[in-house]
This record gives sequence, structure tokens and C-alpha cells, in this order.
Amino acid sequence: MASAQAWSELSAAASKMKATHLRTLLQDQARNDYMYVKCGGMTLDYCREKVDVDTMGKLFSLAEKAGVDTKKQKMFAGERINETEGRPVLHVALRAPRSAVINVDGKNVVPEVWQVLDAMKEFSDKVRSGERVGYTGKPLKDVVCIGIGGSYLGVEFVFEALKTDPAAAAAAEGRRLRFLANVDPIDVKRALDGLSAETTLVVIISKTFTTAETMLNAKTVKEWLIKELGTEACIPKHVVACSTALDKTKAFGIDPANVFGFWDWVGGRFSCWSAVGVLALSLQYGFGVVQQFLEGAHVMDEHFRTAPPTENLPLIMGLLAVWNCSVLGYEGIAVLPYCQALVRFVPHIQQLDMESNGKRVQMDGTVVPVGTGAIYFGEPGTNGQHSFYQLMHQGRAIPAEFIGFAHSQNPVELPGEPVSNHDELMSNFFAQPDALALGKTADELKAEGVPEKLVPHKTFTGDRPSLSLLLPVCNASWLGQLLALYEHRTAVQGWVWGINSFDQWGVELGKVLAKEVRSYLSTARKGPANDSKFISPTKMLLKKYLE
Ligand SMILES: O=P(O)(O)OC[C@H]1O[C@H](O)[C@H](O)[C@@H](O)[C@@H]1O
Repeated sequence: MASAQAWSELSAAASKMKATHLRTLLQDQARNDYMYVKCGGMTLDYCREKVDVDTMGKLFSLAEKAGVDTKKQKMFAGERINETEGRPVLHVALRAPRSAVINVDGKNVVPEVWQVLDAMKEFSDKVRSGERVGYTGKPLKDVVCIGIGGSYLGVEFVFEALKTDPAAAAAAEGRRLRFLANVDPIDVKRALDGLSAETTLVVIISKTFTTAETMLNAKTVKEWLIKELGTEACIPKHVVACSTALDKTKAFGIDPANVFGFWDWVGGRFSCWSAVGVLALSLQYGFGVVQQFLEGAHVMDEHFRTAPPTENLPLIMGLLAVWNCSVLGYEGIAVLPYCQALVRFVPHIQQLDMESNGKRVQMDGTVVPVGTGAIYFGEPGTNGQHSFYQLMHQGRAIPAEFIGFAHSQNPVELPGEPVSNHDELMSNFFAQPDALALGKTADELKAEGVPEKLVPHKTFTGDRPSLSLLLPVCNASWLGQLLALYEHRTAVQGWVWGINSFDQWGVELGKVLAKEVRSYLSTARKGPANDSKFISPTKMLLKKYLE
């Protein structure tokens, strides 16, 4: 955590920035050029953030004082930086090349990573080619993934993002991939709808293999398979698992040969590069496509590890998030991908950032002196424009992160239209940040002849910060880079705040209380039950539910 002095220096800079409209800041071309940063084919333009070059200098020095670089080197070196759980944080090892050396307690973990990757390639190739079949001899063309949180969101994001990528779509022809996350039995119905057990492979994804939702869903689907196929003997052919808890997968009845492992140094929300994501995505799109995703992430890892601060995209984006949240006092961040393929990107980023940085104490247990974490939300553009953008333009100011691609996965050009469909989409990507930043003044409206009484309603105050990320195309490799960028951006914020971005104790209390309700309901469904553990409003509502 940076010192109190470093934070107070920033609040002085904040006063200056608050008093300077983005219209003024954007007139400084040297400033704008400084904030136009390239990383390979990816471009970050952050000139519409409420910062000047001097502020950025202060933010880089804040990072230095907070020891961000040292913490980053420790992460890459496999040190136990997740102090509250005593674990290294090594998702970067999951996408390291075969030749890399990353030691944990003196042992290189990269060969183990590749051993599992090779096993997943072999397994998915066999399923896809029809060499490995179901219990009745039919090819396994459908896959149902059962998992929640980090064992679901990233995988679904990538699955959706590649669905319309021409190469991935061709590789997925004739195959279906479904997800079952919520413990709501309605989700079981939705996931299994129209599937035949004979052709369905079930992948149970759970790091701990104890998560209540996943375990109940896994049992429910196991029952479905047994009922449909008429025998428990079908399970080894139809159920596989991705987990670190090999004893528990065995107890569930899964053949150890059908379990794809990973390690305690892979955090749930950083795990889609492990068996958690690689197996299901390889089954759907083939291992080759998934390998491009991993390689893309590695490119971003290397950029993050080696690029100087002023060119380091994850560092800059992490610092801007800290600046907006802790110094300027904005509470939310809108993530706005102008790409329908990223339809499940924001839900994943919500978990990635809000579970990582929704913390109130520093590593040493003392309360962080500034606000931490932001409320993430967003929708693909242009859908969001017809929904919550009104509030962003004329209601609350919410820093926004616009994400766009130079080329579409599905180019369409209609004769007689002034621009291609993708250019139409991207016209909005370029227009919205300027509308937020510049706004529209009363004088401009009056000059346009807007009636006096409508002028206040039509005025846009502007001065609303955003950044824009432009990537070449939404394919496996660029998706890998994009997600790794957001992962490192998340870590940077946590390191500046001095919190532990890699634990998640905040999810525990609700789980414990749910256990008490579960045991009460189990008794109450059969007869009288003791509700003295609950507060009276909860008792009342439980009574109503059971009526
Ligand atoms: O993979 P599992 O052990 O089933 O855990 C699934 C999820 O459980 C909890 O909700 C954690 O907060 C998540 O970080 C985790 O990803």
C-alpha cells in the first residue's frame, strides 16, 4: 500500500483535474499523443480520462511506492503472494510456452502444465474424431459443463466469443456446448433441453469439488444419465471432471483417468486457462484454437512483465481504475464492448474484478484508507446505448471502457448503404466517448434554435471519463490478450491498494447461513422444526414459503 503522503499528493492533483473540463484537457495535443499507447496490434487511447501527463507521473510514482513492480516480479517468480491462503498466483504459468521455467518451491511447474494440456488435446481429439464414444457406441457430440463462478464464467465468455469466429465455428460444426451453473432446477432443464444422453459428455468443473451448487447439479445430471441410459455403468463413458481434488472426484465415481487436474496456485477467476476452460473449449473448437488463446495471453504476460510504465497497458489501466475509484470517487465502471461476440465478457469481468478487489483490509489486516473496487456493469454496444447510456450522459458520471475491433467476425456490406454494417456499429464506438467527454452546451443548443425551455433538458454537461481499446479482430489469439490484460489490470489495482486480490473470504458467510436454512428446510418439510436460529423477519418469510 502506498503511503498516506502519496495519496494526499494525488488528492491535490484531483482538485486540479476536477476543476478542468475534458474539453480543455483534450485541446492539449501533446497530452493526447502521450495517452495513445500501442501494444502490438492493440491500441489504448486514454486521453478522455480525467488526467494530465503530470497526474500520470504521480500515478506511476504511486505504483512504485506501493511496490507494484516487485509484487509483479514475485507473482511471475511463483512466490506465495496470496498470503491469506499461503499460495502462489500462477495463472501465467498456464499459458507459458513448453520451454519456460517457473519454479514453485524449487520445482518447475511448466512440464506438469503441459502434461495436462497434452492429455486434454489427446482426449478432445478422440472425442471429436469419434474414436471415443458414449456407452451405446454413439459419438459424443454434445457437452454439458457443470460449474459455477470461476469454474464457469470465463469458459462461457470464450465459448460465446468464438462461436462466430469463422475458424472456430468451422471447427465446431455439428457440436454443441452447454453450461449448467445455477443450482436452480430451471437451469438443469435449460441445459439439458433437447439433448440425448447417448451423445452427451458431462464435464464437471470444480476446483474444490465441494461447491454446493455444482455438486447438486452434478448429482442431478448423473441421475439423468443413469435414467436415460439405464445403468450406472454408463458414467465412466459420459462423465469427466476438471478439478484439483482428485480424492473427491474418485469418490463421486469418476475414473481417475478421466480427471484433468490443476493446482492450488490457480485462482478460480483466473482459471479458464487451466483444465477449467481448456477441456470444454477444446472439445468444442479443437485444441489448436484454444492453443492460440493461450499464446495470445502469453504475449500480454510478456508485455506486462517487460514494458516500461508509460507503455504498459495493464499498469496504465489498473492505475486509471484506482484513480477513478479511490481519488476521483467514481463508484462504478462500465465495460462496453462494441462486439456482440463479447456478450458474456462483462459477467466474467464482474467476477474477476469485484471478487478480486472487493476488499476492505490490506494484507496486514488494517483497513484500506481509500475506497477500493468498483461496481462493474455493461452490455455490448449498441444495445447499451438504448438502455443505460441515458444515465451515463445526463445522470451519474460513470467511467467507461470502450472495446472495439477493426474487423468484424462477420462482415456484411449491403448495396446502397453508406457504410458496411461493422462501420455502422463502430461509428457508435467512436461517437460515444466524445459525446461523454465533450457534451453539448446551452450556447450550442441555442445557436441551433432549440426552444429556451428545452435547452436544460437537451444540455449534456460532458466531462465524463472513458478510455478506448481497439483490437484487430475478435479471434482466439486477441481474446487471450484481452482477457490477460484485464487480469493484470485487476492485480495492479490490488497491489496499489495493498489488498489481497487473490482470496475471496467475502463469499463464505452467505454459504454458512444457507447451510442453516437448508438443514431447517430439510426438517420442516417433514414436520415441526426449530427456527430459533433465525431472526424474526427471516422466520416470518420462511413460514410463508413453507405454507
Ligand atoms: O471451482 P469451485 O471450487 O467449484 O469454485 C467455484 C467458485 O466458488 C466460489 O463462489 C468462489 O468464490 C469462486 O471464486 C469459485 O470460482
